[in-house]
Amino acid sequence: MAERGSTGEFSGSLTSSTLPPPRTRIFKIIVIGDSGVGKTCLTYRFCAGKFPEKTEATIGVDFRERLVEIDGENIKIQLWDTAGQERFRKSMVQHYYRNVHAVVFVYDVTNAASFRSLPAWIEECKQHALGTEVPRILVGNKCDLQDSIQVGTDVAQQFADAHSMPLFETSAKNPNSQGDGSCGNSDHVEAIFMTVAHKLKSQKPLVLSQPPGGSPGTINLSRGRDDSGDGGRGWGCSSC
Ligand SMILES: Nc1nc2c(ncn2[C@@H]2O[C@H](COP(=O)(O)OP(=O)(O)OP(=O)(O)O)[C@@H](O)[C@H]2O)c(=O)[nH]1
Ligand SMILES: [Mg+2]
Repeated sequence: MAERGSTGEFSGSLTSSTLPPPRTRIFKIIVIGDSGVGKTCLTYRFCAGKFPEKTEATIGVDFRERLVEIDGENIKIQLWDTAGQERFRKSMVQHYYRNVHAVVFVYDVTNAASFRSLPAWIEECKQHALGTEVPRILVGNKCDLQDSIQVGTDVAQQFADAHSMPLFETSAKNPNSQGDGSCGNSDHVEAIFMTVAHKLKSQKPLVLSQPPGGSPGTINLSRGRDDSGDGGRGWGCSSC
């Protein structure tokens, strides 16, 4: 973490030593979808760099964070790994949606029911007054299980188009496999979350910013401009 800069007297033009220290912007991204689709594995993969050996159903929410640098700016990607099971969500739901910057909807490509649940998850977002400026993406997980696919790319792409979301198909378990044919066309988990972060950075949405070394008590709220001119809907990704 960078040190706080000198607060020496102002004398003439601003230099790097007199400018306030850069702030780390925090992007809050919630990951939602049915139980068992792999939300915990995807978020763990991105933040810890590997597939977890064992997972249990998430209760309430788990937080995972990763610091990344985009165009020279420090960004903290804060992933909210939510519970898919209704009984583990109830008391937490309003916290998920507060000040959220982006939503990742996850289904399991080997489980058609998890795909059919997506409208209900979209409806939940609507009920929590999520604005259209909040970017959303659709992720089909478990692409490594090629022999068990129940949700084809075409139908998923149609759904994504109908809801103005980019679609990514991936595997939290085996996102880089090419040699045996499995996951040959899948997106890397890394690329998915980084695409969201790039989008948020260019969009400059409502941002929680934290000075270097700052405590939770120093978090500020500010709203930047949307420079994209598309109300936050445009995506510079390969899948759309
Ligand atoms: N083959 C394969 N299995 C996966 C993948 N991602 C997750 N799994 C498995 O799917 C099961 C459920 O994964 P979780 O990440 O715990 O699912 P979840 O969506 O967090 O479930 P809840 O916390 O109950 O909402 C686990 O047994 C994982 O090992 C994947 O990409 N490929
Ligand atoms: Mg989980």
